[in-house]
Order: sequence, then C-alpha cells, then structure tokens
Amino acid sequence: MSAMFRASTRQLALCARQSLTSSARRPTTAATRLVLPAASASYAIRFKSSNPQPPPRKPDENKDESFYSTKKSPQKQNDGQEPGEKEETPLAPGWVPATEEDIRQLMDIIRNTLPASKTALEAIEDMKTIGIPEELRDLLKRARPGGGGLKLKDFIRMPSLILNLADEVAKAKLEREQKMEREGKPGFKFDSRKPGDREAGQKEEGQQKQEQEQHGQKDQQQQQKGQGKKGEEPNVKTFGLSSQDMANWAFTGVLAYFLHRMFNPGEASREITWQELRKNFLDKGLVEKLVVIKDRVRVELNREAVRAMYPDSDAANATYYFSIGSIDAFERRLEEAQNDLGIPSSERIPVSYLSEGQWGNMLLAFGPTVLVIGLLYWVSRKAGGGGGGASGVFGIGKSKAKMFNHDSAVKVKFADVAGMDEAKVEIMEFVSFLKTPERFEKLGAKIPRGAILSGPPGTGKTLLAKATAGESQVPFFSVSGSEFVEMFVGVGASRVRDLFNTARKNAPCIIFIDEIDAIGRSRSDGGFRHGGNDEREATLNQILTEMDGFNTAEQVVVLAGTNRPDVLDKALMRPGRFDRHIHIDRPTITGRQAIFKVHLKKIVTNEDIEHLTGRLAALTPGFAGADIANAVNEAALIAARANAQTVEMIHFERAIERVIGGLERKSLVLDPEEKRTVAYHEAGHAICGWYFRWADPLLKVSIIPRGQGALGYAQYLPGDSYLMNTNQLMDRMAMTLGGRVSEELHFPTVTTGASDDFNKVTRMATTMVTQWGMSEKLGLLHFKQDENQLQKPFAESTAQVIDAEVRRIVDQAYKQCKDLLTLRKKEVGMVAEELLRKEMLTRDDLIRLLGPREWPDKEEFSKYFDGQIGTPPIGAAENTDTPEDNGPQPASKETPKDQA
Ligand SMILES: Nc1ncnc2c1ncn2[C@@H]1O[C@H](COP(=O)(O)OP(=O)(O)OP(=O)(O)O)[C@@H](O)[C@H]1O
Repeated sequence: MSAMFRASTRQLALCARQSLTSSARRPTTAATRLVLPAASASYAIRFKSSNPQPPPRKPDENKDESFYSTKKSPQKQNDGQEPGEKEETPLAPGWVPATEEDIRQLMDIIRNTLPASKTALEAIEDMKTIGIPEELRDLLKRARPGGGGLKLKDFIRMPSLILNLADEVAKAKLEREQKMEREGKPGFKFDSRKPGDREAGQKEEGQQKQEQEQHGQKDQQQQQKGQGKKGEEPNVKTFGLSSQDMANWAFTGVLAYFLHRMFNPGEASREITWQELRKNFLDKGLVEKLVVIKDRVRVELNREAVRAMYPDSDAANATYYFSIGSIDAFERRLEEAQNDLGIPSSERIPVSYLSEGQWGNMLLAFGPTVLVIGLLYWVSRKAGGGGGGASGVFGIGKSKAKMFNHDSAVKVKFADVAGMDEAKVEIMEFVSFLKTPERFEKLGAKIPRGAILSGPPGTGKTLLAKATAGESQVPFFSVSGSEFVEMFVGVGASRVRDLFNTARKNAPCIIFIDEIDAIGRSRSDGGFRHGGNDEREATLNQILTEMDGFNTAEQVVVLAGTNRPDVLDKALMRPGRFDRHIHIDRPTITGRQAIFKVHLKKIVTNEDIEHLTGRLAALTPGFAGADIANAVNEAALIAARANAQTVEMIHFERAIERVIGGLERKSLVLDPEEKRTVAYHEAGHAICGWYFRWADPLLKVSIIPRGQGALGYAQYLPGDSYLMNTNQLMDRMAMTLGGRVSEELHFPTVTTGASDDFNKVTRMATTMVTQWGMSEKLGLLHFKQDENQLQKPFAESTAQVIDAEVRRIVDQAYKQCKDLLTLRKKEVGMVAEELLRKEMLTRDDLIRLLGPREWPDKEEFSKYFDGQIGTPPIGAAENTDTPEDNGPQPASKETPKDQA
C-alpha cells in the first residue's frame, strides 16, 4: 500500500489517464497490462451471440448512449428483436444507463482485480437492465483520457461502488433466472470456460442436468417457500461481504490498491548503474529530478519524453534507482556530468533529499498509539455489547440483565422444584398477583413489591425464581448483584435505573437479582465505612429508590436471592420493598426424597424408585438440592464408566461417597505399621459408635485413603436431628476421641492422626459452654465471638471460666471413651485385624463380629439399611470420622456427669 500513498494525487491521476489512454487504444480483449484470461474472450463472444447486435454507429455518435440498456428506442426494438420479448426495467434513482465504454472499463477493472471475477463478470451482464450508479459513471468518465483524472479518494471510493453495483446486478440476475425457471424457459447462463474446457464440461453438465431434474421438484418447493417469506432478501450470490464490517474495509483497501496498480501499470523498480543513467537518460535530457534517499537515488524521468524516445519498450513505466557511495561523491559526479553536458546552472537537474521510510517512521511513531486507541475502542465495544443491546463505550451504564420470556428460555416449572413446599406456596402467590391482579385489588390489597429468597448455597433459590417466571408466563429479567458493581462510580446506579426502566416497559414482569448481598450489604457495615465503597452504596440507594418508585399499577415483582440475609441493609427488607422474606433451608429427608425423584426422571435405572429414593435420602443428611443433583449425575457417570446398562444402587452409593468424601486415593500406599495404626484408630471409633447408646448409627468403616488427608474413616448416619441433648453430645464427643484412645491403648506411642478429631471435640465443647448454656459454672449466657471483632465479648475472668469448663467437658468425654475402650479392648483388636484384612467393614460385618447392637436404631435407618449394607467394598465413604455438628439446639439440660 505504501506505493499508493507515496504517489501524489497528481501522479495517480496522471497514471490513471495514461493507463486508460493505452487501454482505449487496444481492443476490448486486451487488458491494460495484465494478460486477459481466456474467460474474458469467451465472455465477449457469447455476450454478443446471445444479444442482438447493436446497429452500426457513427464514430462521432454520443458515447454515453446506453448501448446495453433495455430502454431501447422503438427503432432498436424493431432491429432483430420482437417487441415485448424483453421487459423494460425502470432504472433506480441515482442510476444511469451504462454505455459500452462504461461496461468495457468495468470489465477491465474487475477482471484484473477481483478474485471472484466470474461472478463479477456475470453480474456485469445484467448491467444493461439495471444500469450503473451515476457516481460510478462519473468516476469512469473522469478516468478516461481528457476526463480530468482520478484523485486518491476516487480510488478508495471506486471499489465500494463496484461492489454495490455487483451486488445489485447479481440480485437482478437471480430474480431473472428464477422468473425464467418458473416460466420454464432456459435461463441465460454465462459460460466463462475456454472452448476446450467447455467440451469436457459438457459431460458434467449432462450429469448435472439429470441431478437437477431429480431435484427439480424439491428446489421448486424450496423456492416457493422462500418467496412466501415476505420481505426476505433473495438468496443472492454476492461477494459475501457487508459494507459495514472491518473485513470489508480491509478488502476495499486491498481492492483500491489493486485498482491503483492497474491504473499505474508497470511501476516496477529497477536498479541501474551511474553509467546506465548517464547513457540512457541523463545524456538524453530525460531526467526531471533526482531524489536522494540515504545511499540510493531515485530517478524521476520525464515519462512522455522517455516514451517518445523508447516507443517499443516499457522503460517509461519503471522507477529507476542507483546506489551511491556518499552524497558528496554523488554531488561531485553529477556536477561533472552536467558540466560535461554543458547544462547551464539555471537548468540543472534538481536534487532533493528524503529521509528513508518517512511512512515507516511515521508508522513507528504513531502506530502504537493508534493500535492502543483501536484496542480500547474495540474492548469498549465488546464490553458494552453484552448489555441489553447496548454497544460501544456508551453502553457501560446499560443493565446486563438477561431477559427471558415464556417462549424462549424459562422452561422450569414448579413441578421441577421439590422439597420446599412452603416456599412454593409463598412464591405462587406472586404468580397469582401477576396473572390476576384484579382479584387482590378489588379487595383493596396492595400487590407485594418483592421477596427475598434466602438460604444456604444450592438449596434452589434461583431455581424457584426461574420456576416463578416459567409459571407466570411473564418476562423474566435475571441479573446477578455483582453485575452492577463496576470500577466506575455511578455505573451501578445507572444499570439499576436501566433495568427498572426496561422492566416497567415490559410490565407485568419479574426481576430476579441473584446474590443481592453483593450490593445490598448494610450501609453501616465495616465494608462501607472502611472501604469507602461509594459505588456500592449508590447502587443500593438506587435500588431503594426504584422500588419505592413503583406504583401498584406497575406489576413488576422483584425477587432477590442471597446466602447472607443477615448482612442485608435493613432498608431493603422493610415492607414496601422486599415485603416477603422466604427462607429456604436444606431439605428434610422427605424433601430430599422428592428432589431425588425429580432428578432421577432423566436417569435410566431399574431400581424401585420409591425404595431407591428413600434410601438415598437417608444416606444424604445435610445435602442441598445442588448436592443431590450432583450425586445423581455422578452416579450416571460412574455407571457409564463401568459400561452398565442402567444405573444401580451401588453406583448411587459410590457417587454419594465421592460427593462427601472426595476421590479415592488408591495411589497413596501406607507402610504396614501406619496401616495398622489407622486400622486401630478407626476400630476405636467403630467400637464407640457400636456401644454408646446415643451415638449415631454406624454405616461402614474403612482404611482406604480418600479426599484430602483422610487415611481412614468411619461413616455414621446422623439423620436429620434438629435438637441434641447433652447425652448425645457427650457420646458424640467420646466417639470422636475413640481413635486417639485406641492408639494409646494398643501402641506404645500416639500419632498426629487425631488432630481433626480434637478440633471437632473442642469446638463442640466450646459451643456447649458459650452458646448452649450447658455449663453450670458459666450459666445461661450466650457469647458469640464476631470474627471481625478483635475484642472478646466477655471479661478475662469469664474467659478463664470458659477455658476450664471446656477442658472439663473434653476430659469427661475422654474418660468416658477410655473406660469403654479399656473394657472392649479385645473387640477393638478383632475389628482392627478384620479391617487390615478387608480394608472396609460394613454394618453386617460388625454384627457378625460383635453381635447385634444393643440399642434400637432410628426408624428410617432400620427401614432402609438393616440387612442391606452388604455392598461390596465400594471404595469408601466420607472422610469424617464423626458427623459434623451442625448446631442443633439441646433438648434438655443434662450435665455430663448425669449420664451413665
Ligand atoms: N428444590 C430443588 N429441587 C430440584 N432441584 C434442585 C432443588 N434445589 C436445587 N436443585 C438443583 O440444584 C441446582 C442449583 O440450584 P440453585 O442455583 O437454584 O441454588 P441456589 O440456592 O440459587 O444457590 P446459590 O445460593 O449458590 O446461588 C439447580 O439447578 C437444581 O438442579
């Protein structure tokens, strides 16, 4: 491209004129410089044979007369053409008939520039019916000899005009062909092949014809279909480029360059010697100017004179360079040469000096800046582009909410949401508000503005909101709280405004803001005070304002989801904003069973669904809906990996173990002594679980490493207990210490393996003392340490009491455990040795070794597990030796010493 830019406007015009002068002198088939492909010759012949020959014209006849136009004079119509055979097509505004000269010029241009020249040349065929744009006609005229010449901008403009023209004529051609096909006439087909190729191609055509006949009917149907669609663009074979996009700009640039090259044929650069310069040009007075570029000199010739001097060569079309040793030496030589030639000083050849690569230097200087600006522009377009149709840097304040409506994305129904019946009833009311507002309004009730859905992660808050949208069949705007937060102040508020404005326009509708705590945190929170988070505060204020701004006629319901309702700003929660607070907790056993049923619908299994779901629900206390969905999917994956035909119970159990305990680590090989320690440690837990009355039912014990750092585990089923009494807590703590106590009793030293057990026991004992009022010494006080506060909420003396009480309770649990394991030392040994042999023991194994458990188990446990825990070693289960304490409330106040 640099060659094009280097050329001055005057030069471009000059070159264009020269090239057109030369091409005008030659016959149509001779290209300006490039060799005309055979296709063009064939085109010319066929073109004439399939169209009536124009009447001979006088040489001085007006050249602009439309030779190819279908607007024929009456006389022309009579000349070899039946009137009415061709329809007259009115020209579009701004279009003029194309003259023979125009067509010829365009053919030259397209043939030499466009890669898809066949299509383009076909398109030119149709120009006689639709004409050409007037602007293009002007440019073509100016490009002719004496036409005034073209400027640089004309070269840039011309490609897009030609492309437009080609598109239009291609469309016209397609329409004409379709019409002819419909009328059963063979359409005009442009044949650009060489005569030899044509014969070879005739066979192919025969075949194609047959195929076409076969497909004829189908095509016709398709065409009819296509025409049925009103306003649809015909399927035109164009260059496939939109004039808008960047690709087209680049293409246009390249095309302009090629056009320029075409109008400036033969601008080849040639290296010559000083002697050749002197002999061929300097001595003959052909040099106009010399331009020194570092150690090279460009020779500018008087091209007209050169052409006259060397009529049979293309010397005039080349640019000449020669090298110099130094500028001084060159100047000296030049002076001597001019002295020799006797050139008077007033007519000496002008010499100019150019620093090399001016354009290159400019590119280096400004290139990076231009690149960065371009990149920023592009990034801003991309960033803004996603926001509800907004684009460009100005779209940053647009809301990023995704809009769904009933016939697009939201296919979730209330039936897909299981295990939260109360929440569903609450939220269903919103659906009725949106569907039949008059039912409530006639009684004077105000429609609630919104509801906050809170609860632990994965409990189905988002799912419930989606189901609400799916059921109410109104538009649903879903956005995450974090999408309002941007680094620019004011953007969040602007997005809130935009979201609510859009929602108002689409009322009745639902807005769902997920993770609202990202913006709805209490303004008195440390986060705001210390972080100076004006942006978040402004966003929150805007939400408050917008929710106030609704009137009852605007049926826009705002639902919000959060895991942290406790941190939300009180202003958000007041009636009139989020009127309803719907808490969604982890599902109960029946809830889990229902959720399993929902997710098992998509799973291929032959198990009895009722029993399967019941058992799985019993196996998964504490699971949220998302965990259940994950476990079911994991089971299907495990079954697929095993090439099973259906998903079986064993696959589900493995999946649950994997979800709880993590991946089995078969690669972790323990040495025999370590393995022995782990076996006795786990046997200690198992024996405690078996003999303590209030301990949770034991499912299995294993010494296969799993997950992160668990070398063995004992799996219990704590069930869904919502209250715990001190007996249960003490038994649980004693059971947790069973591993360490067993190590003490069976080995001369102890290991680090019980650290996590101590952590659990300490936490449990501390909570008993500080929160659950289970210490007589501390009494009925509740101290909860805020993690953000450095100060303790109690006095130093109270801290000492707490420490002493925690220690006392743990010691008590330790003693309880030690007493039992000393008594049952033999049983611990039996279980441990069996574990070393089998690596995993089930409840049945323990019954076999120890006899049935003395204490009755919970109902759901005996229903689903008695006599059925005989599954082969399935790897392992959870990595917790003892179930995690989820903070249930004590049922009765019983001091540890009360228990047996
Ligand atoms: N009650 C349920 N019934 C059926 N499937 C559920 C239920 N709860 C959760 N799921 C499953 O868990 C997936 C995740 O749930 P969802 O995204 O609604 O949880 P969430 O409470 O919004 O979580 P978070 O608070 O982390 O955003 C759902 O797509 C669904 O497959």
